[in-house]
Amino acid sequence: MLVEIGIGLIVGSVGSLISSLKFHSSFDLSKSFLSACKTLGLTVTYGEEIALPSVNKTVPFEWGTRLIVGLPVGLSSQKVIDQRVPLAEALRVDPDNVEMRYANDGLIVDVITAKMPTMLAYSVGATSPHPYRIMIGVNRRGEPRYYDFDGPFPHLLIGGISGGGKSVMLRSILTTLATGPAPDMYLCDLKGGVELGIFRDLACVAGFASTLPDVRTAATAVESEMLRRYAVMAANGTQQWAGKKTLFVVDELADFKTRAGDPDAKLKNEIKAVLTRLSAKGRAAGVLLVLATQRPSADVVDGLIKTNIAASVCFRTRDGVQSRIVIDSPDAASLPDIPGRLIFQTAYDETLQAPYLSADDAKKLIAELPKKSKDDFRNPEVPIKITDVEENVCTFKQKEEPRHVDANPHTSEVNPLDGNSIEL
Ligand SMILES: Nc1ncnc2c1ncn2[C@@H]1O[C@H](COP(=O)(O)OP(=O)(O)OP(=O)(O)O)[C@@H](O)[C@H]1O
Repeated sequence: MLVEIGIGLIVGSVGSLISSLKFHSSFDLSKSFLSACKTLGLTVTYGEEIALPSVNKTVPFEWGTRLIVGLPVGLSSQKVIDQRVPLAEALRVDPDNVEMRYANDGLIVDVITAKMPTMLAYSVGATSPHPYRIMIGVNRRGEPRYYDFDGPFPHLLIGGISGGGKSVMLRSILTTLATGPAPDMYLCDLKGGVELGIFRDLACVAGFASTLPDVRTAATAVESEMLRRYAVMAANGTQQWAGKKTLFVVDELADFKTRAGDPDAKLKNEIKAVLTRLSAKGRAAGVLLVLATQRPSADVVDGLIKTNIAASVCFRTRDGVQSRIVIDSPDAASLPDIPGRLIFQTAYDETLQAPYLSADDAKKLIAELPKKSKDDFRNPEVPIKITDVEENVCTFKQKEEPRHVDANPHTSEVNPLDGNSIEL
């Protein structure tokens, strides 16, 4: 089975480039860097004396070379960082391969000569103690980067042109979560289940929507669940939902874009309104969104939703405008045409190569997971269910009913209203 994280691949690609480090010997890099600083006026004048930055240390790494640069008083690190492009040219490397940041011991200048892998195998790894952590990819140094659904950046926006790798990313997110903590998942795939259909029968998939009315039903069900959780939290004086999480996934956000004379406009606007509320209030209640789109534009990625989503994965975009919608910078438009290459934005932006997981391998990985019982299909009129879950026993509900509010979020009690056990 497809496993190991492709460390071999990373190491291989790094190793194959070690020879290029010879070209960028530490001495040459320091000398070239300082001479470029001088030419670019990155100096400070004290009377008749001109003070230059100094390279205090050069540290070789597998991925390239790190320069630790001391700056004269009066020269800010930001001023040097702003000259990244001409400095990179002076160092004869692509500007993307020069990373600079301020640190306590000076300005850190990383000159990266290792190439990113173009293919990285998906790995099934134990993610404990971070069961909600998803590997988004590896950076230029071969370091893995993760998104944690349990972390500080609520909700995830995924954008980029067709063929960039959005579906593969969704597949690996869902596979990781389904084989891990198995939150209640609501999947919206209006392409008739082509992309997300392989997950449809899993017991953890509480709702699968392939039409607009189904999406509205699913979104409304999740919102009701969110409000119920807020009521429980208020009763308990807690501010964070401690129970099972709920994941709401939209494969194509542009499906809710309205056009002039659109007969579905009302429905779509209702869906967008619920999504906005979920994005604003969902996190504390353990309701998490993954919203994907091939067509990022201002009318697709609604401003309010965007404001509430602090983490983005952006594959190559058609232009800088699309890129700005997802990551607030034009950079994704100039990503190379390599499937799986992306910019991951949380507190800062980083270019990564995503792991690849084929549909066949995903099917193998989820094959042994619990499936819905036959009873779950008894009423095709009601495609969406709310899970009042204990051990994945699910109940269909056509409309929201009053709920029992448990005073203790850490126990399961019998709900006197419907006789089901509510796990909190
Ligand atoms: N991380 C990856 N590493 C290597 N190749 C990838 C990766 N992701 C995607 N690909 C390749 O690109 C192809 C398209 O990927 P994917 O279906 O995810 O694109 P998409 O952005 O969802 O576009 P569409 O919606 O048109 O399918 C895949 O079939 C695969 O060959």
